[in-house]
Amino acid sequence: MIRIERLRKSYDGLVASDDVSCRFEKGKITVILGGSGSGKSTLLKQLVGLERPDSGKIFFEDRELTGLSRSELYEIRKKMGMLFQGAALFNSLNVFENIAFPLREHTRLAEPVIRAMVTMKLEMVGLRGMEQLMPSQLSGGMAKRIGLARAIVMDPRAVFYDEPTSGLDPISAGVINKLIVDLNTAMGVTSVVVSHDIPSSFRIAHRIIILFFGRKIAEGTPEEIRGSEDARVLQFIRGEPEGPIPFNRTEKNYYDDILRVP
Ligand SMILES: Nc1ncnc2c1ncn2[C@@H]1O[C@H](COP(=O)(O)OP(=O)(O)OP(=O)(O)O)[C@@H](O)[C@H]1O
Repeated sequence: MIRIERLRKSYDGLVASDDVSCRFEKGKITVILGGSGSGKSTLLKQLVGLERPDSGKIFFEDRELTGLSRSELYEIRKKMGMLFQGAALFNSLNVFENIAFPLREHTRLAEPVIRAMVTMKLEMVGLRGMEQLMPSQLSGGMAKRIGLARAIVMDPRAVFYDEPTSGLDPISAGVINKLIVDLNTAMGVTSVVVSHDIPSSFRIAHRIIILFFGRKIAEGTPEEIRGSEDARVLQFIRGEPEGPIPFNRTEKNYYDDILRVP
């Protein structure tokens, strides 16, 4: 469904995606795991066309994205849904209008059809009846569910989730996890989830990819990842502060740094 080949992306010399190749299989949930700054969001942004890689290729249903014009990319992005980290709802629009937004933007559907489609998606996320609320009146978990309803309102082929459970209590996180799995089963979508929530990831993933300083260091089923012998993978999934993953990212000498005269 989605394939990336030798993706590289740097910001001012910092390599955020380092020669990453992998596949996101059709109808499966793939979780991209990694510590803070390991390049998960950077990879996601390239997958959905929000950032262009410096080199490498991205195939979405066999169409190569990196060479496409803005308008061609815009067409392909109609097949993608994205749930942003903070839900990214439009603060001045109520719940109904937030979910209807992609339909108004991309289609010429009549109002009764839009109403029916929004109601169906609200039912799927369990929040029918909340149409008139404003984003400021929603809890964090509700906002994510509304963001999810908006992400799937165009019936996308792939849904991308940026840290869907971050900042949520365990029950709200469990609700979001169940929704990701249910949507995956009910709509057969390909799901790509960026996360550092280890328990949630192992619960929902068909496949897991682990990034470390922009590089892919592991890929496999949750069982395969648990059985990994890579000390970096084990430290990460066990959440251990001591191990091969350094606390500090810079290789510059500490004493040179503090004694440096400006
Ligand atoms: N627009 C940008 N300009 C400069 N550097 C960036 C930019 N976006 C990301 N980076 C850098 O790229 C690296 C990877 O960042 P990224 O946001 O992809 O990590 P992440 O794994 O998603 O982290 P987190 O879990 O903390 O969100 C970081 O060192 C970050 O500082």
